[in-house]
Amino acid sequence: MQRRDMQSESGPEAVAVVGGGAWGTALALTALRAGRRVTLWAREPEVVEAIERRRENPVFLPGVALPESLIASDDLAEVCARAEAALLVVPSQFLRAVAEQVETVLPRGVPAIVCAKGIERETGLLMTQVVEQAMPGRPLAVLSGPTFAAEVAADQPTAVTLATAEKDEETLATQLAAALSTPTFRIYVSHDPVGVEVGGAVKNVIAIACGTAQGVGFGANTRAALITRGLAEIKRLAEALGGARETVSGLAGLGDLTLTCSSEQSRNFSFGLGLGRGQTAEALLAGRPAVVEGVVNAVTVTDLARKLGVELPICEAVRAVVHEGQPIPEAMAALLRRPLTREQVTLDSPIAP
Ligand SMILES: NC(=O)C1=CN([C@@H]2O[C@H](COP(=O)(O)OP(=O)(O)OC[C@H]3O[C@@H](n4cnc5c(N)ncnc54)[C@H](O)[C@@H]3O)[C@@H](O)[C@H]2O)C=CC1
Ligand SMILES: O=C(CO)COP(=O)(O)O
Repeated sequence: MQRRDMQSESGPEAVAVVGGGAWGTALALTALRAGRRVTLWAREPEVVEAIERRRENPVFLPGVALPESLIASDDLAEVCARAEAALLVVPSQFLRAVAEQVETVLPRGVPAIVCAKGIERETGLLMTQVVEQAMPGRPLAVLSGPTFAAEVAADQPTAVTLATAEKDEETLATQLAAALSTPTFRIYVSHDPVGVEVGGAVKNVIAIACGTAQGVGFGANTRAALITRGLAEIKRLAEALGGARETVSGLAGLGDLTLTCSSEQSRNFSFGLGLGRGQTAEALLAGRPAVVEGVVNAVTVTDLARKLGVELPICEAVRAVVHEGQPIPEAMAALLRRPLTREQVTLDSPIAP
């Protein structure tokens, strides 16, 4: 593909961020830094009030100063009325309901950018497929990659992937990338939303496995094995769904997997860590406002893989431990007992500079 001058494309000036959790708040801050006018919808009136009065989101992103220019509201119609792009940043299992509401108030033709990571439980659909149904005919993109909200909010150098659903949406992808990029938030464009989304959904489950392994006392060897074999699981599922394995080697696959599997900043990794140290899933989840996507997605990704005849042994082990009460040592022993096999590592096609 020929390189294009992304800065020359004119994109949306006004951006609605739908979802006032940690990631929505950090993305709103990023869009402001990129020079956009930003409105943020938060479900919780106390979040809206804290942003408006104290310039902070103490519930989901404490300690980050938010500028006066960020307008927050719990009125979705008000937030979306003048938007020229909408970022959808609610947890995966709530995305459909929220997207259906957004569809009623977002002006026609305005693109939606999916920023949630997961697969819908009832339907087995990827997030962009859910939004295609909830917001039919909308221009659509997905943004994903290795991005801890707190580090993005702190303006630390970060790179992500933005993929458009249609191959002919080159202009949309480049416009959105240009509109949301900053000197520290670097957006690469892709045309494989399936590969991008499968990476984001499955990596959270593998991160639970890595945290659990560390929690029971295993070290770097075990983590490296889980990351590498976890990547193989992402590639198999992505390919079965029509995605490209090359995408899985990128920021939204390998990049996000590496990040989430090696840091206690990750909610999924730290949930696994707690499990490995003997706490129950219920106790770890009780009373926390933040989402741990890998918990529900251990079920969604394995349900989908079973339907497609794709083997995801690490994700199955996480599902068995978290949802079916299998003791961790048994789940680990079952993984290690699997028949020895050839390591199938095919080379990706050459990557453009
Ligand atoms: N936090 C992070 O560093 C990153 C998160 N993401 C993804 O972004 C998505 C949103 O996550 P966060 O912003 O981190 O959330 P969070 O864990 O900070 O906050 C929970 C969010 O869930 C919303 N929520 C709770 N119940 C709801 C309901 N019934 N209907 C609609 N929304 C409801 C809350 O309003 C809040 O926005 C997730 O899919 C996550 O995987 C992606 C990249 C980075
Ligand atoms: O998606 C994320 C980083 O890219 C956030 O991961 P956690 O939800 O595990 O904190």
